[in-house]
Amino acid sequence: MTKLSVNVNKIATLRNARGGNVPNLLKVASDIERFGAQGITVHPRPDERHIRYRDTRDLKKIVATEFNVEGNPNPKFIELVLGVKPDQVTLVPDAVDAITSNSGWDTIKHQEFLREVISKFKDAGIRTSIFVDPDEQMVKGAKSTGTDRIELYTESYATGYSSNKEMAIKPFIEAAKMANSLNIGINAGHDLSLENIQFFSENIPGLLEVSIGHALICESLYLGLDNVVNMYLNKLK
Ligand SMILES: CC(=O)[C@@H](O)[C@H](O)COP(=O)(O)O
Ligand SMILES: NCC(=O)COP(=O)(O)O
Repeated sequence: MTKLSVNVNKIATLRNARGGNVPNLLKVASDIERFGAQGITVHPRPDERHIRYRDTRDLKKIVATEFNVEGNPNPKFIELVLGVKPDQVTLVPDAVDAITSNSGWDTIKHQEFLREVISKFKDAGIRTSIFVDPDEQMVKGAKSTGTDRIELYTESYATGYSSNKEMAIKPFIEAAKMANSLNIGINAGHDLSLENIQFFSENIPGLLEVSIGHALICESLYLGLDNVVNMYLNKLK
């Protein structure tokens, strides 16, 4: 079974638009768990435009399922994660001014750095995952960093799905086979949606977890959060 971790960045975006506490991020996260999601993901960015560092600390106190914190491991992020001790940290090489995550790690070029940071998190008992493009060489490089898992960056799959889904998923199947052969766990995320999730989960061998935020919150505007969480759970069975 593939676990659904809901990314609540967009709930914080909405809350921050008015400066108050509506919607209440902690309540929404608890409700998402009550609706059946098996995890909560946040991606605090240095400008705190959605998830604030404080939110990450507060969520840790109430998240009863798996808590996954994503981000670029700069000194402030490392300090946050070591203090919060989530179940999983996902390292993403996003630039400070990036609108959203836009590439995976070059696990060969940044191997020494990743190895060092990953060992810090693993020593603290935190499972590690690193964001990678669907490229077998990058998966091999990930193995040498000592990471427990990779998160496959699914933007190219999501973009290519409507024109040729078989072609769009091909590199992901190859990358997943490589990860399985090296005994690295597989997560995936970015732009996954109700439309494209089932084909992805049915075709990726050993897919442990997907983190989904943007599309899931947009779909909930029409269909309701409880309903949408359960629609994803049904597609991930
Ligand atoms: C790591 C990743 O794929 C991102 O999708 C992310 O966590 C979402 O970040 P934003 O909500 O800031 O776009
Ligand atoms: N790791 C991906 C994630 O958390 C959510 O990405 P998106 O669904 O908001 O694109």
